[in-house]
Amino acid sequence: MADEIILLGTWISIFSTRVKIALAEKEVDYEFREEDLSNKSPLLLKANPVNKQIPVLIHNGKPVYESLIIVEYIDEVWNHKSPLLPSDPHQLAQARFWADYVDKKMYIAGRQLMFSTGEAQETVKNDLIGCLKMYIAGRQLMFSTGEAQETVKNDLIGCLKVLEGELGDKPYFGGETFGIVDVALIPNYSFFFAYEQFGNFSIVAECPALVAWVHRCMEKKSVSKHLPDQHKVYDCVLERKKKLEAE
Ligand SMILES: N[C@@H](CCC(=O)N[C@@H](CSO)C(=O)NCC(=O)O)C(=O)O
Repeated sequence: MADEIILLGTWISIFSTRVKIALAEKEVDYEFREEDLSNKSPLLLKANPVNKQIPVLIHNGKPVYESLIIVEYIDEVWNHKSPLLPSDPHQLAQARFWADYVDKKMYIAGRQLMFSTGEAQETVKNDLIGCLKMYIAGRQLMFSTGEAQETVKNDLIGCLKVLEGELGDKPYFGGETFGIVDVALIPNYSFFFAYEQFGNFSIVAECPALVAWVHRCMEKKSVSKHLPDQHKVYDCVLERKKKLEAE
């Protein structure tokens, strides 16, 4: 009997896009279900009762959550092609470090920043700025203004430069082949246009080698077919900013 594979996610989510790319790399067919996070489905609440977050991969009724864990699960279950994790233990440890580097502590702190005020917001903001992680800095860049935004823009550029340094002259973060760190990072590209518009800077001017890596990844159908359109993402972020400012 064919596997039943359901992916609960949202079109704009960096984390959902990671899973779509991993499944596409393995040529695994699945059903995607768009979640409304303001009115979560009973299936999502049942499948991920702890964090109640997307993405969740439900494989023959068994749920797997946390995007990087889902990507590892996919790599282990469908190991017939396109390995995403290195077999060498040290290279595996390094890959896990860099995948975690890309997105540690991001979303919770980012949400707190947007919805907290005064002292609490100040603490979280410094915590976030100290993180130097791309997704955190990127979210801040889009939802902050003035001084704070300038600081965050430099953090984001700093983060991109650290990643560009790690890439070096390898075609991919996985070395000669596209791997889990590439899967972890490339979905952020959907936000690059928004980062540049709100932060008024050019990523290619700051990190040309990283942008060359982006174009290399975009030549892969598993990537280009699944990355949300940058302008659609920008319009969506603009909408959210307007709603936040109106509140
Ligand atoms: N560490 C997790 C993050 C998932 C997440 O933040 N999901 C968000 C939407 S994407 O921005 C989410 O589900 N938010 C709803 C909520 O937090 O209630 C992962 O890697 O899968």
